[in-house]
Amino acid sequence: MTMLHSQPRVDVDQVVAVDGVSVTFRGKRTSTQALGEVDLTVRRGEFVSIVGPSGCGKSTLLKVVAGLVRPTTGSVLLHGEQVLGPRQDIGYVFQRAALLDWRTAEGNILLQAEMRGMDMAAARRRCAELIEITGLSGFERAMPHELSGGMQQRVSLCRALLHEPDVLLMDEPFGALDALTRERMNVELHRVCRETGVTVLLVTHSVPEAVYLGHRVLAMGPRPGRVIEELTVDIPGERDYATTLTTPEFQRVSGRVRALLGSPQGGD
Ligand SMILES: Nc1ncnc2c1ncn2[C@@H]1O[C@H](COP(=O)(O)OP(=O)(O)OP(=O)(O)O)[C@@H](O)[C@H]1O
Repeated sequence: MTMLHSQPRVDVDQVVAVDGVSVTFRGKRTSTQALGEVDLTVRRGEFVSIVGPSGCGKSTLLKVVAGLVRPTTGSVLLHGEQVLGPRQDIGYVFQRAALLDWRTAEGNILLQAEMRGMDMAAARRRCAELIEITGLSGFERAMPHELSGGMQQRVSLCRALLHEPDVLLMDEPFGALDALTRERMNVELHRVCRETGVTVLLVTHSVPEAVYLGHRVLAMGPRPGRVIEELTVDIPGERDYATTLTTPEFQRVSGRVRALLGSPQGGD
């Protein structure tokens, strides 16, 4: 007897599947529902932006996907495998670059390899490649205090990509940068994602950032956050920054996201 017909069909391009996930943090006296019920699937190479009011559970959602927080209900699958603890096949970029002050840019990037016990020769090659892609050439030996905020964030992006993760989770990575540097970083991130084909979940408070970078934008409601609307950004893959921002599609999606978040139409 063959079992072939009874096997579930696995969508190999489905990298992340969040199914009925909610999170309640229980303290000794208090209990906070941080995240309402969220369902989400992300396909290989997709860039999904997540926006929502402060405290609605965006970071919590990323932490659940990373296996850093256990969902109270529901489950998360990465490549069809349930996430039960911290995962090796993801990269994480936080708002602060969190670099070690006493290590060079290169030393900070290679930390990832040391922590994971990667082959150091291969890690060095990959590190050189990423330094080139992110425009850090010439700063390999610079110490963190010698780098601008944008450069520090690029180092942290290289560190997150060193082990060639399938999924990159980014939690407001450019929130601490000035507006112009942030735009530049958006353009660079867009290019890096196209070049590496990495699948990305980005949490951001910036509407232009969410729409410029995202293939899809998920808008969440106030805590406990649920996805209140999912918008597809119908703009071709290769996006020139200035041109993209003037397209009717960019303006349509941005306007809708702003309306959902209750922010003024012209604001950021
Ligand atoms: N470890 C924790 N223990 C208890 N409560 C927590 C914990 N982590 C987060 N929370 C609470 O869960 C809610 C959601 O927090 P979270 O950081 O996920 O929101 P967020 O949408 O990322 O917010 P922001 O946009 O301000 O960064 C908040 O009320 C927060 O206080």
